[in-house]
Amino acid sequence: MQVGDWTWTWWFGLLLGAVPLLVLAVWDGNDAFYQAAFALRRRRRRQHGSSHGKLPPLPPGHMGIPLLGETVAMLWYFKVIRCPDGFIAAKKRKYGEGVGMYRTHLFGSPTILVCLPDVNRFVLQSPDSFGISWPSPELLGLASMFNAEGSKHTRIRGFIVAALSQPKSLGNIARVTQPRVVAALQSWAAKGTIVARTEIRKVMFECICEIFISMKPSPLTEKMNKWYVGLIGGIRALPLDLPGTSHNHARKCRRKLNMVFQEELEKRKKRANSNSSLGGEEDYDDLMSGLMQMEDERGMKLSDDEVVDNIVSLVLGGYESTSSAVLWAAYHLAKSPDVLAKLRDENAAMSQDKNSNFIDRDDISKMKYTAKVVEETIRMANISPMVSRVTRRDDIEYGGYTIPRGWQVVVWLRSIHTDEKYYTDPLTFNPDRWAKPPKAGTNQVFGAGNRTCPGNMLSRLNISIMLHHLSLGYEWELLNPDAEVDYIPSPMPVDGTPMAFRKLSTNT
Ligand code: HEM
Repeated sequence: MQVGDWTWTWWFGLLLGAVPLLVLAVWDGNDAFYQAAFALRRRRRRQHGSSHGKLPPLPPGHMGIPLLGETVAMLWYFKVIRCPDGFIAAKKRKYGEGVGMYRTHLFGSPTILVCLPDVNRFVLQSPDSFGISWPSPELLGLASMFNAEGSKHTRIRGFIVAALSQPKSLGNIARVTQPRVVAALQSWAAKGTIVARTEIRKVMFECICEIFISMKPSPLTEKMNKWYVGLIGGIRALPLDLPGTSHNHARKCRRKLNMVFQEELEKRKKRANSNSSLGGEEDYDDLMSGLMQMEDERGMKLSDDEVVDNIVSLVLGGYESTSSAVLWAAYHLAKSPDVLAKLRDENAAMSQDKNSNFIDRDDISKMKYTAKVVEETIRMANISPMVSRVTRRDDIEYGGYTIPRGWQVVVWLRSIHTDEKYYTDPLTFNPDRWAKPPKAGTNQVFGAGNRTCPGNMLSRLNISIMLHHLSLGYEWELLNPDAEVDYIPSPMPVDGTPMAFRKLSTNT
């Protein structure tokens, strides 16, 4: 054998031995690093005789590769194989289903992922232990409820919940939105073919502008619609403030929106001053005026910045989520003719009783089947598939494990709503399942705890109104019924859901 042959053999042997070792080191190194850091913390705590005693271990799981953690694996499930429940299912298989919490590393942070009803509730209902942490808080409004914590959050939330649920605002919704919905549906039928996502967004935005700020459709509201789309695109994007990034664009959009609402606020204040000097009444009857006028028990009002930041954020919270829900309702109904027929019967009977196609809040509360369709749509749509928190003050112990201080906690709401333990045949659209209430704690579509969605009644109302007019007067057909679904940031058919749309031939 010549020297050259030996060299090759040597290199080959090294490669055979070293590459797997390197792969192993990269794969397990990150996990070992976090385990070691945690073990050190436990030891230190024991040495200092902490009153909390010995810390339980980290939840089972794996921290993935350095820096990226398991983000790529998660994106692979969501974006490549389009199986969003596969990521959690793999963890449940590997580490045990009953654990309900797993360690991982997602979106640049060490993370505990929680996915059982009780564990989710524990996290969402312990605001003192788990705080809020958005990648770009300024996009949600620094003075808005989304970013506020503790007593500040309680105070602002009190204002918003009261403004949203006062009969003056909620009761008027059906009245102000229906003409807009009816006009939109007529225009869709005139077109014959529509891209449902675009059209639904447009009409829902018009409705929300009307309800929240009494703004009629105009070139300005069209621009605002585009700014909101830009803002939404940046909320979960990498917070890189460089020209051309989604984050940078979203910041510009937020600034423009704040300016529009600031001007509106100034205009209203001037008008209110001149009205009161003339002994007149406030002439707006919408959410913004509710927020401007309301006082807490000490007689304090929200500051101008708080009003503006919150109203911009409320439109943000309400607009995209309700539009998605309406789109999914139309999508499932197109695929479930029996459900649509029952929905149509109930809504037609209501209109006949009233001798009018326009309904009000009380009528909606009487339509039991419609309510089931709404609940089933929201469950299946999983519009907020997950919410996140961060452990603030201390390590948190729960269920025999430790959630370390400073770690991100991702509450995987979606996995509850697609689990057959809680919902039989969970991926089938079946409104009748709501004939019985779901098991306690297994419906978390609007969250749980002190940040439960304050817009839940409003969105149910808006969806019901859309369903009433859709089912009464129209029929539609998906042009691409097998379109793939994008699951990030929230589930949506990739093609915007083109559909053939026409007036019902039986309509009188
Ligand atoms: C089907 C429609 C909707 C769904 C599925 C939904 C879902 C959620 C979820 C899961 C949360 C909890 C987030 C957390 O715990 O961190 C939430 C919070 C929130 N939602 Fe909604 N939402 C919907 C409609 C709306 C509407 C119409 C509005 C506006 C009126 C709205 C405004 C908000 C706000 C402001 C928060 C933050 C509450 C707080 O931090 O205290 N949402 N939503």
